[in-house]
Amino acid sequence: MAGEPMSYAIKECYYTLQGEGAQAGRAAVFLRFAGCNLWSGREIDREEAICRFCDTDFVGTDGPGGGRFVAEELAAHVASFWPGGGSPYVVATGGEPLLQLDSPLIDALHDEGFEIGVETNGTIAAPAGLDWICVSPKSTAELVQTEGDELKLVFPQSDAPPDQFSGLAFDHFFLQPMDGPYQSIAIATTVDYCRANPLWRLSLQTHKLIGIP
Ligand SMILES: C[S@@+](CC[C@H](N)C(=O)[O-])C[C@H]1O[C@@H](n2cnc3c(N)ncnc32)[C@H](O)[C@@H]1O
Ligand SMILES: Nc1nc2[nH]cc(C(=O)O)c2c(=O)[nH]1
Ligand code: SF4
Ligand SMILES: [Mg+2]
Repeated sequence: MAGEPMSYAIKECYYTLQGEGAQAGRAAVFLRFAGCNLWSGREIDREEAICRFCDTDFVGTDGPGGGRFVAEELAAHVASFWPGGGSPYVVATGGEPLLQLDSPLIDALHDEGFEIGVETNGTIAAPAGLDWICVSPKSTAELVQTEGDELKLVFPQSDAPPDQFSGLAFDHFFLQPMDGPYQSIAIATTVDYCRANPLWRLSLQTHKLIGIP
């Protein structure tokens, strides 16, 4: 019996500007995968989760542009958001995209002409063929993906001091102030840290500042 082709659970898919890190300002299709290995996504589980500060709803497939797709279908869906021109760019995020993003989908997105960026928590090894890897380590979760293009640490996290990551093989090191009830303290702490440790640059979530998704 032939197996069913892999189907991908997508929370939402939309066209915006990358708001964070070294690619901030670049037009991109955001492909948000459903599900994460560090939190169920239910508020009732947040305080017991490994990752407790998540700013994202990644549960289900009911968002704008969401649904279940096979690889070629999903690549065509992503391509339908691109206006033409420039360098087509898709950012795979979530939830944790590396629970689902695999080589058939990478190949299908490349065949549609896209460069592929990924936003990952670093607990799962990245498949070959990704064009931009952003790793964002999470508190006590074991870091498996120890190389990539940018390391973007949400700051401060008591169990994840920046020093722990500064020797890893990344081209860019960012601290991103933790959004939430203590955001102003987090911003001040991040500015102080970057001033004292110039390896690290400030990453603001610019999409939130200007009210785009
Ligand atoms: C929602 S996560 C999805 C991708 C992946 N699971 C990860 O954690 O990297 C996307 C980015 O938002 C960051 N992020 C999540 N919650 C945040 C918060 N409260 N403040 C600042 N950045 C946050 C993550 O660290 C990650 O860099
Ligand atoms: N505009 C925009 N930029 C982003 N960069 C990383 C995001 C994410 O949630 O992964 C994100 C997001 O949610 N929106
Ligand atoms: S690992 Fe990423 S998606 Fe999962 S809960 Fe943390 S920030 Fe959210
Ligand atoms: Mg986001």
